[in-house]
Amino acid sequence: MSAGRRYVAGIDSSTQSCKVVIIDPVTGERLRDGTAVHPEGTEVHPDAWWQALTSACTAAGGLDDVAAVSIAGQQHGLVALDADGRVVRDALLWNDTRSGESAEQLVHEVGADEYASRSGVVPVASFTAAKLRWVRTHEPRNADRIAAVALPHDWLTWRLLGYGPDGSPRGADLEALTTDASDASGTAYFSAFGRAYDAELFQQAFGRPCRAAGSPATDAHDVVLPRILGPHESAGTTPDGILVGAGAGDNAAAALGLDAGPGDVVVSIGTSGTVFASTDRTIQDPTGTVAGFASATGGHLPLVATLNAARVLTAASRALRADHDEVAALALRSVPGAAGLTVIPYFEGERTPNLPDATARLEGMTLANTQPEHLARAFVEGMLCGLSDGLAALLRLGVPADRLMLIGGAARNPAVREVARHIFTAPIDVPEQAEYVAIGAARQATWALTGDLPRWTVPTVATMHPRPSGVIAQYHARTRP
Ligand SMILES: Nc1ncnc2c1ncn2[C@@H]1O[C@H](COP(=O)(O)OP(=O)(O)O)[C@@H](O)[C@H]1O
Ligand SMILES: O=C(CO)[C@@H](O)[C@H](O)COP(=O)(O)O
Repeated sequence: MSAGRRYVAGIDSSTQSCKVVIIDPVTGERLRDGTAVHPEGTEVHPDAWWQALTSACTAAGGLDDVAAVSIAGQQHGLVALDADGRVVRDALLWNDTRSGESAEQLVHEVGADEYASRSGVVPVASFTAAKLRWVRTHEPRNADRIAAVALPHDWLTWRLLGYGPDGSPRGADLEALTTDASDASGTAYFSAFGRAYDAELFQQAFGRPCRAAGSPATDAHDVVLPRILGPHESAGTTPDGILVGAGAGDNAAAALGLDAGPGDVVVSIGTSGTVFASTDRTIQDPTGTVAGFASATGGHLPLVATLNAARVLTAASRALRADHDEVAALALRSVPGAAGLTVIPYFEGERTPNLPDATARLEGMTLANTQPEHLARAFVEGMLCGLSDGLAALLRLGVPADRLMLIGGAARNPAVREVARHIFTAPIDVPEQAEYVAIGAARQATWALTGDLPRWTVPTVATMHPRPSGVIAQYHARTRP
């Protein structure tokens, strides 16, 4: 490491924004950070992520003193490139549900058991394979132009390395695309067990053969997929000489940032709600509730994701004409069960349960309970009950939950923390508020740089003990047939 470049950087290119942290790799001290927003919507031109990434790096004081960097990103999004490295169409994001029917077709053609045993997942609208099938069916001219398929973090890593179309320093070399197992395992054409692409599952989804970047072409119609790097392998260096790590899916990076160990279950409440654990055990769930993703450390990351999380509270703010703090204060004045009100929070359709076309509902209204405080409470409870069902699914598969670690933007909310005690069945630790995805990426960058995974402390600022009440039973009575 040169004297001028002493630090590492981690980048989280998430759904709503890009966040950068600059860290001292020896002490783990967070020195600087920066953020920049992403556009709204479920299809986004990747250039907007690149612009946000460069703005966030500038806001963090630049990378002149950085020796290594890794990018973690929102998972599953389809970045389709033509032979000249140009983006074929706006990226379809993980929360774009138009591919619900395509996912159903794939499960019908291949079988849920077969999918679970080969790829560790059963396709839903979110997964890349379903998006590829959608493009093949609905946009055949775009499909014909596709020469390479990448995920958001793969494409950003490629850009950071100096690749890209039209005058990029290193040209548009598709053979230089890289990814890691944690993100590749969210495509539904990758074997999280064999750590390689499943070419048959890709062909089934897209109707064309594929190959990993850098491997010999076998067919003129091959689609290039990013080369899979090991957890501490490097993707190369930027034109300025900064080492670039493999990167990861955002949830796998959060597990790395939190140093989640056996018995820890992470509950992340960002745009998505996710419940996941880092384990050596292989998980296969043919019901599709739990996705058997790979972790960023060579193991597994069983995960349940909901589409409706922090933005449920944004909807509450809009409905009640109150900011987050006011909604929290209202919710805390109500009682467990919101006096009988239930919000079933499928505002953007839902992924778990698999209801891509669903809408949200408010149930149990009486003259007595139609009060702002009960309404606020019902929004918080509905959002957390979806995640609690995710935890139950992990427990059913034998994943231990000695403690929960509550992170993500909405974990800041005091009502979320308090209501969580009435819904979850395990003790809940709230780590210090920080960007754990970006920290995990920085930890990975250090690993690539030094060969050692550093130990950085993660302070806990609050521990809540569960106080189970009838909230979840009321929710189930209204969500289960
Ligand atoms: N105090 C709060 N109460 C509720 N939601 C919050 C609060 N602070 C931030 N958020 C929400 O958290 C979300 C951003 O969280 P984050 O984990 O950064 O999401 P993502 O990684 O998906 O972009 C936004 O939807 C924002 O409105
Ligand atoms: O789809 C998933 C996980 O399977 C999501 O977790 C995305 O990875 C988006 O994450 P956020 O931007 O909400 O953090």
